[in-house]
Amino acid sequence: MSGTNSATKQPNNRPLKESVRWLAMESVQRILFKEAFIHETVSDVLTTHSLSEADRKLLTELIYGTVQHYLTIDALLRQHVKRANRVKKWLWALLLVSLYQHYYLSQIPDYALVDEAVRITKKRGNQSLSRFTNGVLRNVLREVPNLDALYQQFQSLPWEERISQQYSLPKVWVTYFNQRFGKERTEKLAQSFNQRASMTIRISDHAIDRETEIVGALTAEGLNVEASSITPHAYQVTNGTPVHTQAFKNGELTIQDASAQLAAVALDAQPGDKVLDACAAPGGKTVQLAEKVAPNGHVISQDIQENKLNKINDNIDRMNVAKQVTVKVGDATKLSQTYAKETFDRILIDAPCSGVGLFRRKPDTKYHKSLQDLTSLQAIQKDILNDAVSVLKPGGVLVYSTCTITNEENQAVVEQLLDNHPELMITSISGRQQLLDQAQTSQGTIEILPDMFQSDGFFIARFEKEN
Ligand SMILES: C[S@@+](CC[C@H](N)C(=O)[O-])C[C@H]1O[C@@H](n2cnc3c(N)ncnc32)[C@H](O)[C@@H]1O
Repeated sequence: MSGTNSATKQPNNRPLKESVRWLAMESVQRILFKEAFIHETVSDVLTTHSLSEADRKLLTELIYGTVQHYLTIDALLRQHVKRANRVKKWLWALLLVSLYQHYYLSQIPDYALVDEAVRITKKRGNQSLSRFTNGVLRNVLREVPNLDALYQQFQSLPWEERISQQYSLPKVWVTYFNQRFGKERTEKLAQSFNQRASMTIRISDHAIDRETEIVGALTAEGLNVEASSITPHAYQVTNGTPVHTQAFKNGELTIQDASAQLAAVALDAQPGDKVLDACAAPGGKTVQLAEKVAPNGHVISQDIQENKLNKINDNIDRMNVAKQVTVKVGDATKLSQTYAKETFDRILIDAPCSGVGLFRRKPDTKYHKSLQDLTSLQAIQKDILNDAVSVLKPGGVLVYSTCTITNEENQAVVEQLLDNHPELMITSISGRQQLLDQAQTSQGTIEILPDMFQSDGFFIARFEKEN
């Protein structure tokens, strides 16, 4: 009898099918085995179920943590399950979620996590499967009591295999990073993808004269904030929820990763400029640019996906910059057909990319991106850039940025652009010394690796067009 049977109810009286672990199991199954996006899945499950604040936090933690450490826990499980590929996907997801709790969340006692996994298996499957769950979990926990014991087992593996399993990074990426950066950096990168992504806020240009006051108010409202080491007017939030603060409601701050903020900083838009943000949704950088060109300048904010334009509109409205911006659908590979020659003082191409620099923030992408994606993305990036040059005024500035750290999408794209357009010149990006020391490349571009500053992996190239 579903719902009314006391054996299927949680201690807090929630039906088992509404419990945090059940919802985590279903979400993890969808993300890992049906290629659902993690941020959409989490957002869906949180909006369609009524959960307490503590349960929302735990559910988010279970989903992100299990996906982040998937290959590590999967390798462990496979050592203890004979025909692993024959186990139903929902059950595998449940075992992954259960073991994540033991190895990575210390506050949940083993008996509780085994007991709940057994009850869920009985309800979702049957009695005999629940004995399987009980047996597997007890065996694993007995034989491999902690992560140190597991890592010990990985020591005997070839290096690439060890890094892949220990840090849950597919071997194809371990090999790729090793070829690009060498072993030491690859291990640091792999490790950094397992940290929880940081949250950074940016104080609006319109409010920076009150920055100290705003930061004080955030602290008084319970947030812990630390000034970013690489980006001005940016603060990393180490505790608390910025969207609930008065400054957020007033449009005095926005949430934006520290690396991502630097792309608009590099464009250095001036009051009165006419700026094109060619790949703009959801509009984080449009807002930054609109603040810079005020009061007489203008930003054309376009994206190829019409259904994303409402996000840009929401952002410019909340941040009080709507009158500086025109939002429209547009294909950035067709800029010369859309705008007159030499229309813009500055152009930002924040291009569609593989998002490898965001493996920490969106851990599902580690498993779903392939090296083939790089070639097709590079073709689009080249098309966009080559076409953009004609609509840039002489003396104008073009910034190309990506949230990836692959040579194919970054340095190689820049090289071909310079080859095709002798009228373009790479110009240096001004910034804090720490940023330049660690992230400036020999090409004169900036490539931030995710292990450098606890911010997203990001690439920025700045060009000026001959006058
Ligand atoms: C990295 S995101 C942009 C993030 C945005 N600049 C921000 O700061 O919020 C890349 C965007 O490019 C858009 N896009 C992809 N192909 C495009 C094209 N051919 N023309 C215009 N936009 C495109 C995608 O829809 C996506 O919203």
